[in-house]
Amino acid sequence: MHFVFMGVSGSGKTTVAEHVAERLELPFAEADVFHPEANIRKMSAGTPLTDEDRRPWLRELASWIGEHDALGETTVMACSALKREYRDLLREGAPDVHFLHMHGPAEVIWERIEARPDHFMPPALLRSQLETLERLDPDEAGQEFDVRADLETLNSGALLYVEDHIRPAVP
Ligand SMILES: Nc1ncnc2c1ncn2[C@@H]1O[C@H](COP(=O)(O)OP(=O)(O)OP(=O)(O)O)[C@@H](O)[C@H]1O
Ligand SMILES: O=C(O)[C@H](O)[C@@H](O)[C@H](O)[C@H](O)CO
Repeated sequence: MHFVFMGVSGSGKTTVAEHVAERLELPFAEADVFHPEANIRKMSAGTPLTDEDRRPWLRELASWIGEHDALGETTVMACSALKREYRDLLREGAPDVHFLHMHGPAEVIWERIEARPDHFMPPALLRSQLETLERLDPDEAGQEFDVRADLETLNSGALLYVEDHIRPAVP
């Protein structure tokens, strides 16, 4: 069982995912760390990534999930996973992937990005992320969380979701 916290840049996926991983002592991956240097350079320069830029990165993330799955481990990941086809790629790593979508109004997310120091993502890229975003389809396991809530509420809501859906690892 694997839990991917998804959403546009600045939606809070990393903050909430880290909280859940820490509380439940689960292996955690921040997808940004897996981006090749070229992708980081592109985003830092204000150019949105294309499907072609994202595919090899998503395959690496799927491999990370798959490696842990093979060990019977449950994992937590923070990854934008903006489109259905990106989530399909992640599910190729293991079938049981739940997506916790940090979702909310652009203005709220915009303010948080602008307030965040020392991050490579320029606020201007938020528009393209919002245009690219495809919300979860009804057949996708997961839940949407409203980012207008305070962090305490989001952290406990996400923790509850994961605890409700986690299954003991098969030995
Ligand atoms: N519900 C919230 N209330 C107040 N501040 C929040 C909330 N959620 C996140 N933040 C703050 O907003 C900023 C963005 O959060 P975070 O870095 O976790 O987003 P992200 O989706 O991982 O972004 P990116 O993909 O760009 O790394 C952080 O400074 C975080 O502390
Ligand atoms: O798919 C993408 O365009 C990227 O993953 C971005 O979402 C950034 O990496 C992230 O949001 C910045 O921290």
